[in-house]
Amino acid sequence: MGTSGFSWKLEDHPKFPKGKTIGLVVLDGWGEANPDKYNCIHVAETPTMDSLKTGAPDRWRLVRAHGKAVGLPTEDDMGNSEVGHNALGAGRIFAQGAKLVDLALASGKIYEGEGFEYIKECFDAGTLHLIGLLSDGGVHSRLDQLQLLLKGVSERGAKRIRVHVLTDGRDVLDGSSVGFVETLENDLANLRAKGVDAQIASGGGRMYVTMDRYENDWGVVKRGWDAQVLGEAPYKFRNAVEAVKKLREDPKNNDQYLPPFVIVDEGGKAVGPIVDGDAVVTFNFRADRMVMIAKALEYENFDIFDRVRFPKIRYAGMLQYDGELKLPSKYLVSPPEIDRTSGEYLVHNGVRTFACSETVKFGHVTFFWNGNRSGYFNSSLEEYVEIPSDSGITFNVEPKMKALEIAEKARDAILSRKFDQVRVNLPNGDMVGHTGDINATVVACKAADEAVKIILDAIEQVGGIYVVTADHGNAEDMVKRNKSGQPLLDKNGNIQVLTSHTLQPVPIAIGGPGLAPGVRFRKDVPDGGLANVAATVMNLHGFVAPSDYEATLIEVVDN
Ligand SMILES: O=C(O)[C@@H](CO)OP(=O)(O)O
Ligand SMILES: [Mn+2]
Ligand SMILES: [Mn+2]
Repeated sequence: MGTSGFSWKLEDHPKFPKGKTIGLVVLDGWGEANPDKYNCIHVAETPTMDSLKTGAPDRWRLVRAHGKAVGLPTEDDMGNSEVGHNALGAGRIFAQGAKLVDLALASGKIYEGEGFEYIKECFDAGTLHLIGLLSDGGVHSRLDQLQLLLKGVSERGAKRIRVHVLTDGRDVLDGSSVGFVETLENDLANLRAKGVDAQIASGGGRMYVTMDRYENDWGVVKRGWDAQVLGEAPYKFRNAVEAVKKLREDPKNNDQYLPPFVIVDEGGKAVGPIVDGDAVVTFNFRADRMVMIAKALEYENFDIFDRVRFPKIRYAGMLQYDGELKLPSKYLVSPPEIDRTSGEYLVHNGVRTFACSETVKFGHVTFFWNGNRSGYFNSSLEEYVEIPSDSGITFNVEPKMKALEIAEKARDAILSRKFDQVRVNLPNGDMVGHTGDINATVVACKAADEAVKIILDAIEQVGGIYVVTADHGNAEDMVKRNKSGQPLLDKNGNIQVLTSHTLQPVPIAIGGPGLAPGVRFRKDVPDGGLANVAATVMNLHGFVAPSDYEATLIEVVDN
């Protein structure tokens, strides 16, 4: 805020008492949709979530979790964990990376900042490498932004460009990688016709190459390093369209898990390893899956895997991915300044906080929740526990994931009475939903529901309050549909499986013995979204939210 009168002190709420233990559950990828057989949440046995919905109509509602409600450019943008948890934690809607990059490209400001000046130094003598997710999913990156960037850099002196593509199939349909690579190849051919030496240099599937997160499996980043920097991969092709088509022929491969490949010249030599004097831009705007590669590209001292070579490059991120680590130090677009998050306020007001998830979502309830900052605000009041995720498997193989372990940790934290807020993320609906395996996703939803029950039982025992919500949809719709909602079929008559998030709203339920009988959801915030949750939770802790927070969802009526 910067104003001299600023204070972290929150006003006491006139109607909500302090000192209640709050169990705050985020079901990842758990939206609300019409019941049908592709709605895994509906198909699964979910007695706990069902009872929240039907048991107390004044204490269950839907909130918006996509599009402008979470700071995304348009209402066609599905929700995602980054923007969802940012909104949940920050209590306000910030224009998010996708939008900020759009604006910077449209105004040309992206080419005026320090980050671009820095990489531009390499344009005369070196190669510009662009590494990122190739799709129009809009969660981590967008093809149209890459296209504008290619045009912009070539107009501003980049003479040799190499694109290192990561295929998607998670935010977009599996198999769509071929079309995206064709589009990019076409653009690069147009650049070549204008005298720019532009080519795809390497590729691989996002879940197998480069885009790991929260240090779940550094092998993923290493595979990317080998292909992108060293020019080494198990598969070599003369062109990327052929690479993706050929590698997809193996039924074990899909877009998300395509093995790494490099493009080679007629002599079999990789066309685009990264060498001294080159510039590198990672063009994803979203943070979590770029932090690890950013460390490998930026840190002089790095010993997590053998980089073999550490080229002297100029590296910039599309955004700065970690505000606390200041990583990367150079970036093209300034990230949203998500300040004064609810977590920081509550800690300043003495609220003792416990947060837990398993590795694949750990940063969601900590890093994203706290406005893309790693670490504690106050380590004597906070405890964050990460339960190691399974690695090297797709989660349809173990759809229960670590839901039980997370719930038990939360239960113990609640029963210990050492914390005022116990916050968890239950990943199942999302992580298994992304595999496109409908049966496994049903198992996943049941496991998440059972975990919720354990946490609610603990809250019951300590006389606390629960808040159960979600960050965006996923498991509630597993099929691509036409405009009238009918499932779409592919050319073989099979349904087109939807692995992505959705545009659906998500539920929020409150309750527990600590909640006074007259507390209910207000009727006058019909468009409420995830950003309204922070003020709500602050009230339940006994505080009035800061005046610029989105409105609370709750009120107290005299019975
Ligand atoms: O896996 C991810 O990176 C995204 C989808 O691209 O999912 P979520 O936003 O739920 O983390
Ligand atoms: Mn999520
Ligand atoms: Mn997801």
